[in-house]
Amino acid sequence: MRASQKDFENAMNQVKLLKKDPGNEVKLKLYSLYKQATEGPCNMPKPGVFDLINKAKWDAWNALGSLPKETARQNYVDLVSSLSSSLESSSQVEPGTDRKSTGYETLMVTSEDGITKIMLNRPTKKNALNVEMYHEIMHALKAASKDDSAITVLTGNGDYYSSGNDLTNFTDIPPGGVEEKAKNGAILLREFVGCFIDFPKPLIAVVNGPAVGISVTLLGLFDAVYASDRATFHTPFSHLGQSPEGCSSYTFPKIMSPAKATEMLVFGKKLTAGEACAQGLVTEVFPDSTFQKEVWTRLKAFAKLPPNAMRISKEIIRNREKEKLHAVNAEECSVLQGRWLSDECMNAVVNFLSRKSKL
Ligand SMILES: CCCCCC/C=C/C(=O)SCCNC(=O)CCNC(=O)[C@H](O)C(C)(C)COP(=O)(O)OP(=O)(O)OC[C@H]1O[C@@H](n2cnc3c(N)ncnc32)[C@H](O)[C@@H]1OP(=O)(O)O
Repeated sequence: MRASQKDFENAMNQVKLLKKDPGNEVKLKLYSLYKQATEGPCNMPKPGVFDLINKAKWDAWNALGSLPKETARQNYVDLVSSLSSSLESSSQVEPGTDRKSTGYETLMVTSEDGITKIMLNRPTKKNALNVEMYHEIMHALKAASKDDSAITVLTGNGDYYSSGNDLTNFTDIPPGGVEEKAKNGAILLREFVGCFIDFPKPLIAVVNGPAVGISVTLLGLFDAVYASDRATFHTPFSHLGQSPEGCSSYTFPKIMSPAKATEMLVFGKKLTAGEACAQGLVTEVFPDSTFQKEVWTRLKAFAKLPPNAMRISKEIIRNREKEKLHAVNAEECSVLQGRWLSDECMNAVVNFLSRKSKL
């Protein structure tokens, strides 16, 4: 999985050969990953507000924070690989290889060495989940459940795993008003969480940095969670006037005790990776400097195990809970639908969007 310097150079050459313009957003991503991979974190002075192009470039690079050079190199190679298959003819994918990528807007999805990797790919927005990303994750999970990989991994691009629900999701009000918006949100959320409950293969979270909101609650539905020691776990639902989702109202008290779950889900206590591990939410924590290397070595070994045996063992561990989890999911979504219409929630969203508050 680790990209060598040679892979990186090949990817740089491949970019020059792309026949179609991949668009400004992708070009900014390529630029920022290239700078991070070759020079490390951005320490250039921020360009002035009227220097639009250089400011956009600076913002994209700066958003990668302290992402290690090797990870940036890997992400650059993955991005170019996904562009090559989505923008060039499909005949460029060599027959007989098991690597594939797809033209997602908000994800990078690759399949190699028996592992399908779904990478949240909005690093400049800290991988916040917008509506498109919810749909693309569901699509990628459904595809991964049927492909020939043995295990599936969810991870984030950039310095965050994910900042949770994109708060601008609340701004696009349909003709039916906020009630219709809340109803549609609850339907989408229920379907989204349902895909995690029903996912048939081992599902592993590689938590590369801070995780917020729904990206944390879902972890209770994963089969293993590996975290960098830079990761934090934060579910500030009360601060946002909201309530728990992702089945966390059921999984968290079981995993960590009702009192510890209350500290997180009701009082919004942010856990370090070490604390999350001690409480059973995280399987193992690795130093950030060796995180990617150690985790991917381990995952590659897991992916060599007989896939049917792994699938059946997961089924027997998880199946008797499935019905309960679907019921919890439905209840949580219905409660949240009401919360989204509350003044508490609306004020919290307005405060964030008007830059008055941050977590
Ligand atoms: C179908 C609906 C289902 C809903 C399910 C219910 C889910 C609930 C949740 O997930 S609750 C959690 C929601 N998340 C938040 O409240 C996080 C909000 N973000 C922050 O507080 C901060 O951005 C931060 C602490 C995550 C990071 O701070 P910092 O390092 O200072 O970075 P910036 O704030 O400058 O962020 C960079 C850039 O990203 C945008 N951004 C970050 N998070 C979100 C977000 N959750 N939604 C929308 N946008 C986000 C931020 O605005 C900046 O954008 P800009 O550069 O200004 O364009």
